[in-house]
Amino acid sequence: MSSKGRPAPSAAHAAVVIPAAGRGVRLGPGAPKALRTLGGTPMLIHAVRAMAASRHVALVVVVAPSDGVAEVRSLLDSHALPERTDFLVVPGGETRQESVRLGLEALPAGHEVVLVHDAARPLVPVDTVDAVIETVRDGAPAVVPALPLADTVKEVEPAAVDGEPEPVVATPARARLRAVQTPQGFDRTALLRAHKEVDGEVTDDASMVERLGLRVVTVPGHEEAFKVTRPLDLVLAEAVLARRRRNDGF
Ligand SMILES: Nc1ccn([C@@H]2O[C@H](COP(=O)(O)OP(=O)(O)OP(=O)(O)O)[C@@H](O)[C@H]2O)c(=O)n1
Ligand SMILES: C[C@](O)(CO)[C@H](O)COP(=O)(O)O
Repeated sequence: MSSKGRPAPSAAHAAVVIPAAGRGVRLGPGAPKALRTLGGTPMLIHAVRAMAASRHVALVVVVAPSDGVAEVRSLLDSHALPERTDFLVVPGGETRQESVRLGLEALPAGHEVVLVHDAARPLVPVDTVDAVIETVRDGAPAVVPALPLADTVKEVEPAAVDGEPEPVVATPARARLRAVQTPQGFDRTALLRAHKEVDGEVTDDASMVERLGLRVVTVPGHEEAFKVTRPLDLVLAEAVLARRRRNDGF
């Protein structure tokens, strides 16, 4: 039985780890980013609802700032969330990678499909979540939502001092590049192995699975799944949310 007294979900049901322990330095001074509001509701609650909107998701593990576990637990208790989903809250670490690992350690047995989703991507549509889960269920060890780029990308020799001109060393063919989002979806065994065996700094979980030599594939991402990183992203997120609310008539 699940903690809510329902029959335990089958292994085919997905669990989601939401790292939400970052400070949000690039967003500017204020509360930890995941706790800042969007349309009056904490960004984390939007992200949790976006995951729990999928009927395939049975468990969400929120990785909270280490001094904010009780606050996050009480936020989850005080906002309406789907009954069919269970929630756990654990303290996070110093880096995103460490926070994800701590979330994975809290996963109970079962849940052969595991998603990792940034709290900082509060507006991802449920169709994207479902596409990721279905592609893992179809046998891909790792799946990332991805979009083509609008800008040309240059590889540079990073300057020793900020603001100094940086020599360009290459221009990768844009048609072969993709910007990747979350939720990223995984076969549980592959993800746990990646977090155990792969060392060094990485910026997403799928790249850890790549380093094991396993297959990582993309599904179409969504422009509303953008990451709230800088102040302008918050302006865009408020506008997207206001448009959704107008369209939904509330
Ligand atoms: N030690 C950390 C750092 C980041 N994250 C989470 O990882 C996601 C993506 O990170 P990012 O957008 O970079 O968030 P911050 O680290 O908060 O942002 P910044 O780098 O601007 O401080 C966010 O949901 C963030 O809360 C985390 O759980 N633990
Ligand atoms: C995981 C991620 O969202 C994929 O695009 C991104 O790499 C996170 O980067 P951040 O600097 O930790 O926000």
